[in-house]
Amino acid sequence: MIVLQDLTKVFRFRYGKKVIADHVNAVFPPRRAVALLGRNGAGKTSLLKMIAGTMDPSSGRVITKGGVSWPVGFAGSFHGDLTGAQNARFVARIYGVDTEELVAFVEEFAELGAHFNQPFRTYSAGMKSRLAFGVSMGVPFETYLVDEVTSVGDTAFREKSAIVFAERMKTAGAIMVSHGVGQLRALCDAGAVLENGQLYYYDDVEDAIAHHQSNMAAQV
Ligand SMILES: Nc1ncnc2c1ncn2[C@@H]1O[C@H](COP(=O)(O)OP(=O)(O)OP(=O)(O)O)[C@@H](O)[C@H]1O
Repeated sequence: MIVLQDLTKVFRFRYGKKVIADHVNAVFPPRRAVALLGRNGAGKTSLLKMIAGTMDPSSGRVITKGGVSWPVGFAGSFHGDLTGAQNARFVARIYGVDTEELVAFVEEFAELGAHFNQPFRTYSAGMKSRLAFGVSMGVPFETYLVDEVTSVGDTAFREKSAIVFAERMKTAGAIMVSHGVGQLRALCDAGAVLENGQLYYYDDVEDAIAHHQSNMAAQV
């Protein structure tokens, strides 16, 4: 469960400011997959970062109960000189999961073949993404944070990823940002719309999509 308590985030510039969250109070219940919607620049990525703990709010706080993932598919913390397998082992130790179990899961899932035992810095962008997605899915969290992972791999890999993600959603929750409404519909059951610093939570993802689409229509 994630609770936003009087959460405020303001970016100040020389000639103005951008309000991402204006005294937001909200609860993301456990085991719900929540689509986070909002127009470009509304602050969805910033909100995910505050929930992940990598961005500080201006005031208020985020209370997390249960483990919250790093943004799924984020490859930025892998070490270039370590192999895929060694990076997976490193993550396993940090998060207290069985190292060999995680390595076996990632090896099978990411389909890197011999590259799995080559240094991460030699990987293509697609290989990096597949490793990162595999490691994210291999660590059990109570809430997975997902920010635009549509570009990971080819169609077959994307289908496989969606199946694994849906499997995780039987026992965990998620907050997912995507510009693909079809993907959000397929993977999420609840939704929230971030708009002018306010967050509107809906128990039904369809209501959130309808709110978002009427915002987008009003903008044109
Ligand atoms: N570290 C930062 N410093 C200053 N401004 C920032 C910072 N991070 C984001 N912003 C600004 O805050 C606003 C929200 O950005 P954010 O990326 O969170 O929005 P978003 O809803 O995810 O956008 P998009 O849908 O385009 O990906 C943007 O105007 C952005 O320029």
